[in-house]
Amino acid sequence: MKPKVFIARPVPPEVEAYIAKHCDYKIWKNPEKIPNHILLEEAKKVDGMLVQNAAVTRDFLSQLPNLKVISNTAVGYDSFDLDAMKEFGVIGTHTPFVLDETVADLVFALILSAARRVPELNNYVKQGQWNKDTKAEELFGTDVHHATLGIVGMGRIGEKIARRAVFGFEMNVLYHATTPKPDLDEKYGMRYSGLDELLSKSDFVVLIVPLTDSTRHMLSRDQFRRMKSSAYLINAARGAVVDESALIEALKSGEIAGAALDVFEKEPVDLDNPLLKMKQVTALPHIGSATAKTREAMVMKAAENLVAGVTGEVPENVMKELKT
Ligand SMILES: NC(=O)C1=CN([C@@H]2O[C@H](COP(=O)(O)OP(=O)(O)OC[C@H]3O[C@@H](n4cnc5c(N)ncnc54)[C@H](OP(=O)(O)O)[C@@H]3O)[C@@H](O)[C@H]2O)C=CC1
Ligand SMILES: O=CC(=O)O
Repeated sequence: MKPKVFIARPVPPEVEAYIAKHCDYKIWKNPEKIPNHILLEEAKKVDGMLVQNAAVTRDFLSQLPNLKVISNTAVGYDSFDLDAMKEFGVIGTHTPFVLDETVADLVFALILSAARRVPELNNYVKQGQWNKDTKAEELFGTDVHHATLGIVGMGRIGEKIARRAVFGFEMNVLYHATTPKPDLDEKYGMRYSGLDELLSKSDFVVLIVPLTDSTRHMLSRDQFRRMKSSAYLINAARGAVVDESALIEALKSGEIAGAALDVFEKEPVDLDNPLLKMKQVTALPHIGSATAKTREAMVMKAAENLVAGVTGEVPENVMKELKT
């Protein structure tokens, strides 16, 4: 008998065909996010499920004694209660590696947007403000090439950002992680530094760490005070790595020059969030990995992890905290 799985999001036909080969399955085909109560009811009937950043809480897991595997279609898994996953013996998997290059590209889109004021000046042209009275200085931005880039998080994606920075833009790179990476220092000519030093020396600070107890509000009032008033914050990690009210204050008071954000503490972001009213802020709807090719690769990877888990194999991408 084939294992039973629930796929809690639409998937491309080739992914469905792959799942069908190995499992009895049901798919949530509605493009709207699946409501929690339906997810719970479906999860009660299966051995494994594929989700996208579902809220996998202790309460949720406690109602699913037969569930063996949850495969997340994302590299981040901060919506999972890992202690409860361990306690209930559920295998959790995610989709690292396949999105690294795409997210690093987006980080450079954010850096360049902030530095060269791309969204702001796009509006300037479209709103008819570009006319004979426009002074050249009104359009000036900041150089990215040869500037100092501080990367907070030097994992899979951090390294791809460093490579682009060093070889593409000839930037001077500082990074912060839980431990130094001597092999990467040599490869990219970059340097490990404490967070405070990185903040005080960088022209651009990129956040690309997981959201955990140790990174929540890692950047708050004190950290913004350490940054240069000419510096830009780029957040491609998770909204809550930054204390958003402290960021708003830092931008209002000119403690930092601007921010480019792919992620927010509340998503979708509220329209009355003051960040959306600031011309020195670029805001994107959490699209780090959102290219057709990369999203397809992520869904296929998630399906492979799910099938491996429910057929008794060790999935390739078990969340590191759950590895035995
Ligand atoms: N905007 C978007 O669409 C996307 C966002 N993301 C986010 O980016 C995150 C990073 O992804 P990825 O590069 O694959 O992850 P990795 O696990 O490969 O790297 C994480 C890095 O963060 C560092 N880190 C963890 N905790 C701390 C801490 N307390 N202080 C300093 N550094 C810390 C790690 O340090 P060490 O190396 O020493 O362990 C590591 O270098 C994801 O978890 C996700 O939240 C990812 C993809 C897309
Ligand atoms: O935010 C996206 C992810 O893959 O994590």
